Amino acid sequence: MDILKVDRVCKSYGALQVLKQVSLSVSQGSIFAIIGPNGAGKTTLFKVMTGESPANGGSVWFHGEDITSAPAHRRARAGIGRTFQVARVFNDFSVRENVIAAVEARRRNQRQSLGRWWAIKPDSAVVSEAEALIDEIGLGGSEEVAARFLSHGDRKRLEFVIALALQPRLLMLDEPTAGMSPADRLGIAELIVRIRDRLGVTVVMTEHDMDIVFKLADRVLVLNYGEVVVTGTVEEIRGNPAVQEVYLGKEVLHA
Ligand SMILES: Nc1ncnc2c1ncn2[C@@H]1O[C@H](COP(=O)(O)OP(=O)(O)OP(=O)(O)O)[C@@H](O)[C@H]1O
Repeated sequence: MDILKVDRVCKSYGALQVLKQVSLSVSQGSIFAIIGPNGAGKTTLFKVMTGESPANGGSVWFHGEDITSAPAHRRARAGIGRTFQVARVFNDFSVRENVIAAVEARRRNQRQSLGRWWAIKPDSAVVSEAEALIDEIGLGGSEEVAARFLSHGDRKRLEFVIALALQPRLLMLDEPTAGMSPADRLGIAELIVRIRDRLGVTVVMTEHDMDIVFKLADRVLVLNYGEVVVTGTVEEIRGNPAVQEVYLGKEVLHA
């Protein structure tokens, strides 16, 4: 079953047409990667899917519902979670406090109440849920550490925990390994697979690191000048002459 569908989406900035009739389908439980050279339109496509930037044409569907005109917060509530290239966490809060805040925010949304979470002692169910998530994502032992003191890799892990605390059905990751050491990148790659396998969350990601994409993705969409070159499995993408043309002169596809 397809959890997300993009149908002939177009996007322009003034006279510049950045996305041209882009279509894709993401099946539930899969890891779907969007790749392409600099300026291909990956981030723009990502924003059209998260609702940060509306499309000029075409449609976006989530679980069979047309969400083309839904704002980002409504999409989040429907089950589309995301992380950002620059982590959005409370620096002075500990790991545990950051996650408790996210779990409380979700519960508040579910209750539709306007309670001030920071004024209320979190109940034990919230704390247990937060701690289980922290363990699951590999931050166990760092609960008391203030976010500002985490390594780049652990900060990204914390951001994953915060996104997962909202219980998304689909997690959108914009360049999840950007700026990381090779070891941290590998750790994040393993974590993404773990999130899909253990929590059943579908993943859509943009990524520059081809090793990571080839390791993780069930399907890959190659974008160039705002157009889909091809969508296929890693094997199909690697052997595709049109894709090799896009990356001509770059070694990435021979890895
Ligand atoms: N807000 C904007 N206003 C005008 N042009 C924009 C805007 N955002 C992106 N663009 C242009 O749209 C094109 C696609 O940009 P986009 O950031 O989506 O590409 P990308 O594939 O994510 O690139 P990169 O890999 O370098 O991050 C580029 O030519 C960019 O300059």
